[in-house]
Amino acid sequence: MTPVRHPDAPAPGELLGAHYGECFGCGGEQPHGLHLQARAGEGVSITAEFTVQPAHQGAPGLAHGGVLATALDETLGSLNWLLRTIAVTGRLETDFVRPVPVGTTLYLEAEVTAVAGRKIYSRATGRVGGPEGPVAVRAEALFIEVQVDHFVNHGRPEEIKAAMSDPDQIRRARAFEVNP
Ligand SMILES: CCCCCCCC/C=C\CCCCCCCC(=O)SCCNC(=O)CCNC(=O)[C@H](O)C(C)(C)COP(=O)(O)OP(=O)(O)OC[C@H]1O[C@@H](n2cnc3c(N)ncnc32)[C@H](O)[C@@H]1OP(=O)(O)O
Repeated sequence: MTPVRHPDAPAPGELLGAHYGECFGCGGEQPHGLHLQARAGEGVSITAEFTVQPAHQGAPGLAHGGVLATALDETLGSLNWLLRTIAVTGRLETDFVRPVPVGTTLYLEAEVTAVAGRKIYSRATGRVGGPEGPVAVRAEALFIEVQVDHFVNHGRPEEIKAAMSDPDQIRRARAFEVNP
């Protein structure tokens, strides 16, 4: 089925902020994290930027592939905001097209291509040199819709407890539960 942007989705151009402060992909409280900043796009799409830091190296002076996969995964995960659905990555297939040096800003974009029940199909690209620059990485993904219970049941109790006593975190989790 064609994906549908939720009526209460953030407006195109709006900065989304972190879904969790300790998130390795987007959290502001994670010193070596990616600090990826995502914005709502048109339709069910997202743009995001991430600058490769020395802590993200695999080979000397180059980004680790797993870190680049994380950037794609996080951008794809941000599509949740537009569907107003909580979904986790079930499958992530990544193409590494060109090496990405430390200091490079990766310009990412992602879109939902189809939704079938709890399955959300999506794809993403990461470009270098600018939003229209050459593609360095791309991915196709399958996210699966889950309930908040997924995190409460599986997360380590100390972090879950902290998240549940943080009003800002509760507000964010609730925002996702408002489905059409
Ligand atoms: C107060 C606290 C509040 C906290 C909450 C705060 C708000 C948070 C907001 C937003 C969070 C978003 C976070 C984004 C972070 C970035 C994204 C990540 O990195 S996520 C981490 C990595 N991913 C995982 O850890 C998943 C681990 N896997 C699982 O838990 C399960 O496998 C799960 C839930 C994905 C599926 O398990 P099932 O038992 O629910 O469902 P089944 O029946 O197995 O699958 C459903 C359908 O999907 C297909 N499917 C599942 N996995 C597949 C796969 N790998 N490949 C192909 N198909 C797959 C199945 O074949 C099935 O399809 P058919 O309905 O039969 O057509």
